[in-house]
Amino acid sequence: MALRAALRSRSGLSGLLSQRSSCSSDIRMCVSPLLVPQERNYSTPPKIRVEFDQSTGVAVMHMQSPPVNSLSLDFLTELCISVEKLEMDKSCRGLIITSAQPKVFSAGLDITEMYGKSPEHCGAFWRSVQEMWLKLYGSNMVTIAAINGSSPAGGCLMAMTCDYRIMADNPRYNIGLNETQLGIVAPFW
Ligand SMILES: CCCC/C=C\CC(=O)SCCNC(=O)CCNC(=O)[C@H](O)C(C)(C)COP(=O)(O)OP(=O)(O)OC[C@H]1O[C@@H](n2cnc3c(N)ncnc32)[C@H](O)[C@@H]1OP(=O)(O)O
Repeated sequence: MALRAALRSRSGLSGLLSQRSSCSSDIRMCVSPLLVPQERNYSTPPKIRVEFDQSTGVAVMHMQSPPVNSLSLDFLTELCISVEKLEMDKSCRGLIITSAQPKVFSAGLDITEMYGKSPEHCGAFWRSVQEMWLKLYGSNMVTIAAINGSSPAGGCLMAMTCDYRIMADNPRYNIGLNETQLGIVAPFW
């Protein structure tokens, strides 16, 4: 609902843009979300489930944040912690990232994280986005995105940071960058 409201309202989008730019100076600071205390609500189910097969050395990471695995601060923090844990386990050589949600790999950045939030929150959010792609792109593990649904914008970014991508052959699943349509300017990474 909040996403639809933000998309409908041009002022909502420009508000979103001005918030983004007000925290863009923070983007280059690479602060691990692990170092930033996050409030974890333990009553909510985990957004990431990892299955590690010791015999093959391959881990499968299931993104399970209904309805569309949007990349919220909490989601990204959990994902980064999971990647970091696997990275520390030298017996883990490969990582497959996939979705537990039907029809959607990831809807990209959680738009509600960018709308009506404080500059501090926006800074923390964009740092966690950066942390996610740096962790995946710089991983020592072989990383594979098993794209079993639509994967727009940040979902596409996540897939692009993996070494390999395999996408389910379904004409209803889309993938690509749509920032221009949304009026979002990607940071100058
Ligand atoms: C180099 C680049 C750097 C910057 C990178 C990325 C920028 C971004 O990622 S911005 C985010 C852009 N994402 C989108 O525009 C995706 C929008 N969503 C969709 O296209 C569809 O929802 C999708 C194809 C993923 C799934 O379609 P459906 O299965 O038909 O579901 P619904 O559209 O009905 O959505 C269900 C529910 O989820 C909410 N939703 C969808 N996307 C997001 C999102 N990105 N953030 C937050 N919430 C999202 C949607 O509003 C619906 O909610 P309710 O209305 O409350 O049910």
